[in-house]
Amino acid sequence: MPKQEPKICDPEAAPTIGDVGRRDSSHNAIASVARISRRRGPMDSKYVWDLLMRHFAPLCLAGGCLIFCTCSNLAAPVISGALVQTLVDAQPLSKYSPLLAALGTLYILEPLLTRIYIRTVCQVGERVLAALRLELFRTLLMQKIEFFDKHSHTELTSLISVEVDALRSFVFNNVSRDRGLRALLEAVGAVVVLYCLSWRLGPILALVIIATGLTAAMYKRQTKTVEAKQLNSLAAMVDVADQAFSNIKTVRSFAGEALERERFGVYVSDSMASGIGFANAKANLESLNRFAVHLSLLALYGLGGWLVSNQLMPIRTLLSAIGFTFSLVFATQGVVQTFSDARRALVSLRRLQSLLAGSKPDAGMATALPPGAWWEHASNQSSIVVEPYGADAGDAAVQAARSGPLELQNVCFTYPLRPTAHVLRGLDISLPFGSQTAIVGRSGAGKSTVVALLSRFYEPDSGVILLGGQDITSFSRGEWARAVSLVSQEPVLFSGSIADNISYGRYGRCSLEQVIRAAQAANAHDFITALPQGYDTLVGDRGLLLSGGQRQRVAIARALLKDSPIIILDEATSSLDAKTERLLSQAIERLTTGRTTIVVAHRLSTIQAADKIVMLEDGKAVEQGTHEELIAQPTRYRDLVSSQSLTLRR
Ligand SMILES: Nc1ncnc2c1ncn2[C@@H]1O[C@H](COP(=O)(O)OP(=O)(O)OP(=O)(O)O)[C@@H](O)[C@H]1O
Repeated sequence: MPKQEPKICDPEAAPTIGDVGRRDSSHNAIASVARISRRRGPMDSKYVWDLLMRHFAPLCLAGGCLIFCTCSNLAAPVISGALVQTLVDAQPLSKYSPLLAALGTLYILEPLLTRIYIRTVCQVGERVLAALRLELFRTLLMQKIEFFDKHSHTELTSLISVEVDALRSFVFNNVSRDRGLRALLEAVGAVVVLYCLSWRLGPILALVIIATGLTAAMYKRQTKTVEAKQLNSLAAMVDVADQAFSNIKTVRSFAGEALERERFGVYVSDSMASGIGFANAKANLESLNRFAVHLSLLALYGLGGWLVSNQLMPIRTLLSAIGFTFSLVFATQGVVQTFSDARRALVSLRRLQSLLAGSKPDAGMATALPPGAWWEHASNQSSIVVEPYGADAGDAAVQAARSGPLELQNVCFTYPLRPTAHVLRGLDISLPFGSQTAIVGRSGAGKSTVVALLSRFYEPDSGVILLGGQDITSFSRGEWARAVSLVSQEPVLFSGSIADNISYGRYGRCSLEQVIRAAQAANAHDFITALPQGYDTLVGDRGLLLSGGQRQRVAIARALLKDSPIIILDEATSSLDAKTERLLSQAIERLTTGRTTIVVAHRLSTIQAADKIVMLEDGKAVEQGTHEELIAQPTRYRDLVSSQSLTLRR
């Protein structure tokens, strides 16, 4: 008969210590982005286009401003030329004043509309990139665990930071007058106006400048591989540094600093080599641009001067042409630069796309983690939707856990990254509700693999796992998360306060009193209150500001507060001092009482009281029974116990 589960939580309790689940009323916006998301991946160009089109009205406004500003910039040299011509011809003030007024109006309106253009484009850019970043993060979170086995976490975090930022820089760097679409329109417009002003002078000037621009563009194209190399070496450099810093104690204890420096140095020198390649390209390009300016000015003064002196062209045309020469040179340079930026952004986009192309989203996660659209309402930050899927999940798995055993039936499994190594070969285990089962076996026997399958990190290749007679895949991720708590005794905590960590399994929806009760049951309250900031103490990166024993008890308190009917306990391999060990055993006793418990035992001394011990060997359960039953016969378990120098209890 299962024992009564101790109750730590009252679901109706209020107030909550961290209400992360605020609902947003804008279901239409969410549904709309959800529709886009279901059809395409976050870095699909069509997906990006659809997101952009959600800002159609602001983009139209920006387009209108852009057209006005371009026309204004093209008209200004013509008006300036005409203005000077009235002075040269000593015409009356009535001819001069309207031109001056027109120029003044353009000079006032152009900066104002430029402001609207830049502001609107940047705002739309920010919104679209926020949406992309969030969608990218969601897509990564949805991946199967094997995806995370394959890619290092620095690689994935750099996607979200560095690569998405490259796209952001592209938008921000190319909204100014001398870059991007504006520069392109001005360059084309300047060629047209120059041609209209003087069919002899205009085409020559335009040809000189555009030919130089194109040469520069081709030259920049040659740096493409250098650029890709630099990005790769940068990513590798970050990876080496991250590994070295996150494993600094191991590095120090092996005196591995020199090795790490050498590894880092290889990528630094790669990055330096590509940087020098870049510097050469930049120097050549700059020199080429200067050459273009000088050549066009020479053409202007030579040919233009000859045309004016032979009265084939008025002086105002020469003056206008001088104005256009400079804007054409800068605009052409800007267009070339924009193409180069676009290439850099494309490299980032391709990196994102290629990584996501090999991704394998977990089917269950796609429904558990639907796309959100809170950024659509960024002006009203209080409406952020963060709805943990476990919080509102039904209790079907919890009910099933209470109604029957947890069973592995003929389970076979190979890790996706090592498809030829069969880890489990027809494993059969039955765990009655409320019982404690210990999984033992030699190192590499597959104990942690059983934990991984029960946690649904992977799926069996064949065979089934049943809970209360139902296939566990019939439960949603949220339902499963409510039913199962994984307590690794070498746990990693999240950087944040102790209270945040304990309430994590309840998504912060519990009172401080409940947190304290859980901590008391986990024998953690005393050490927590002895800390200067008590429950508000920050635990540091991965909880490393707490001792191992303290981290374990915080993790037990977290599981106690979550209050799930199944507990998976992955035992610590390292030993603790006798007092901490006793405190921990008491905490575990409280946690596991009345719950189905699977203990992965690395040290056999702790599991002798288990209801059942399962001996794993060669991917199968070769022996099952109580400690007494198993050591009463010449079993492999008895050999294992002997090898750990235990005193056999008969
Ligand atoms: N993510 C993974 N990808 C590929 N192979 C893995 C992965 N994790 C474990 N393995 C392999 O699966 C086999 C079983 O490993 P598992 O961690 O389940 O053993 P264990 O019994 O828990 O060992 P230990 O007592 O040493 O922790 C080992 O050969 C291991 O190398």
